[in-house]
Amino acid sequence: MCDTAIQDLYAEEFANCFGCGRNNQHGLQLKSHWQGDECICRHTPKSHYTGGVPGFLYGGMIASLIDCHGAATAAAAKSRESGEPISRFVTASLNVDFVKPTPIGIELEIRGKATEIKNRKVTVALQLFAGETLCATGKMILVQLKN
Ligand SMILES: CCCCCCCC(=O)SCCNC(=O)CCNC(=O)[C@H](O)C(C)(C)COP(=O)(O)OP(=O)(O)OC[C@H]1O[C@@H](n2cnc3c(N)ncnc32)[C@H](O)[C@@H]1OP(=O)(O)O
Repeated sequence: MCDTAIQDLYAEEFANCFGCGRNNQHGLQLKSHWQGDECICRHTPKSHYTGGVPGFLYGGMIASLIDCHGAATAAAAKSRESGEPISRFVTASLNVDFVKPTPIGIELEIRGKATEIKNRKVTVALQLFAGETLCATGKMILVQLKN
């Protein structure tokens, strides 16, 4: 696994995101790392992110985890393909399927893979696991910001 998180390579002006900005003191500060042919993010949500049923995670938080990790996956995949430094991708489309209730209190693992890279557009498929249990899947289209 690469030691440096993708988000730690974002330019300073893109480092303030609530989900993954290293400079956002009130944010989640998610970190994504390339491993093999996919990108991995691990995060343990705090208990107040419940969806109302104690012990289970709010769907909006699940979507946020998938969203930010998907952006990092797209940036890393594009950089690996082009040989250029990490750039910033934003979400154009985000689809989440909630497969099983997601428990709070254990570390979640989100796995992302780029399924298509076409110029500035990258399509990413994601899976969110709690232990061995697949709790959610995502499909995203991300677009590289113009310089
Ligand atoms: C500048 C900072 C923006 C805000 C950052 C927020 C960070 C986040 O939280 S990300 C989540 C929220 N996302 C956003 O706020 C993004 C809002 N949307 C936008 O800014 C623009 O629509 C943006 C950047 C995604 C695309 O605009 P633009 O750069 O003009 O690209 P555009 O030429 O329209 O599209 C590029 C390619 O993506 C495709 N595409 C764009 N949107 C979609 C979509 N929704 N579904 C499928 N394909 C799409 C286009 O068809 C095109 O494909 P092709 O090259 O094959 O023709």
